[in-house]
Amino acid sequence: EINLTEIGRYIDYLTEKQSINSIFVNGTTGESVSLSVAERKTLAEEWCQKAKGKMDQVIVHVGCMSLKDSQELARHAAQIGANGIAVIAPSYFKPSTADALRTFLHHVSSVAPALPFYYYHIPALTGVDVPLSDVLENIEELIPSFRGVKFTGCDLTEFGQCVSHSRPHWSVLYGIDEQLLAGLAMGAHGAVGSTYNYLGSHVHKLMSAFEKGDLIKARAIQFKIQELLSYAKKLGFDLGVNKQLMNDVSGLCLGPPRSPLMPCPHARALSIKQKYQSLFPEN
Ligand SMILES: CC(=O)N[C@H](C=O)[C@@H](O)[C@H](O)[C@H](O)CO
Ligand SMILES: CC(=O)C(=O)O
Repeated sequence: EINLTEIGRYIDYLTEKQSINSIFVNGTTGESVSLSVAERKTLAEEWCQKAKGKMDQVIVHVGCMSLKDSQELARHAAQIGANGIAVIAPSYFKPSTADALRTFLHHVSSVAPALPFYYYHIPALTGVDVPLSDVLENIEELIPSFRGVKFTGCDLTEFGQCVSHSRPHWSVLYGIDEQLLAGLAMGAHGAVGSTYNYLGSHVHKLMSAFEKGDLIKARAIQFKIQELLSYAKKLGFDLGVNKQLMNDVSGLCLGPPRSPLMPCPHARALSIKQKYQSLFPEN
């Protein structure tokens, strides 16, 4: 079950302990595709309310298999004062061309035309990997509220092209935490990642080292993040494990994942947490 009572504390934790000032809710880590439309509305509402005055931006992911559900969530996001919406490609009946995907995104955005709109590209999970350059071509003619991409993919050529063809008022955000530094080198305007729930303060240091041109320091942090995630992946890393780590590091009660995902076995959680503590002892 969703647990609203923890969200206020969660926001305080992220802002105070992890220096995270914007949040992407009901996405992958939020298990949005396993939630009902009603649950997603309730969560989005609580995040928008509790983040008011504490966070800069709340972006609500509203992608669903059904266009109607996505539109309902987009309208709702506008009503509750979200700062933007994002949409993944539907993944059971998949858009087979860039045009089909653009049409779907257009239909969602058009019910909330005042809200900044982001395409959430995550081909490993949606199975939809139509060329992004085709999706983005003159996209503002079709979607005037289009403001960027959350790019969760390892293809840095495609990411670079995405940055290079972006307009000045867009944000192209990188979503592979293990290689954010490469994304920054390609011109990422920001980052969205599941591990920033517990690595946010370190990722901030990585980003500011990069901005200052201190690649040695930036790499040292990136390598530690890679080491943690490689270790976790060897033991079996999925959303259930990630969530357990979020629980253990923050002390918040964020609960187990929803079926079909499985809770993280206790021994695995412990071992990954120890690795985290040895790599990031200051936390
Ligand atoms: C598939 C997935 O969950 N991607 C996340 C962002 O979108 C990332 O933050 C990863 O969880 C992270 O890079 C760890 O592999
Ligand atoms: C991490 C992220 O981007 C998501 O949960 O969707």
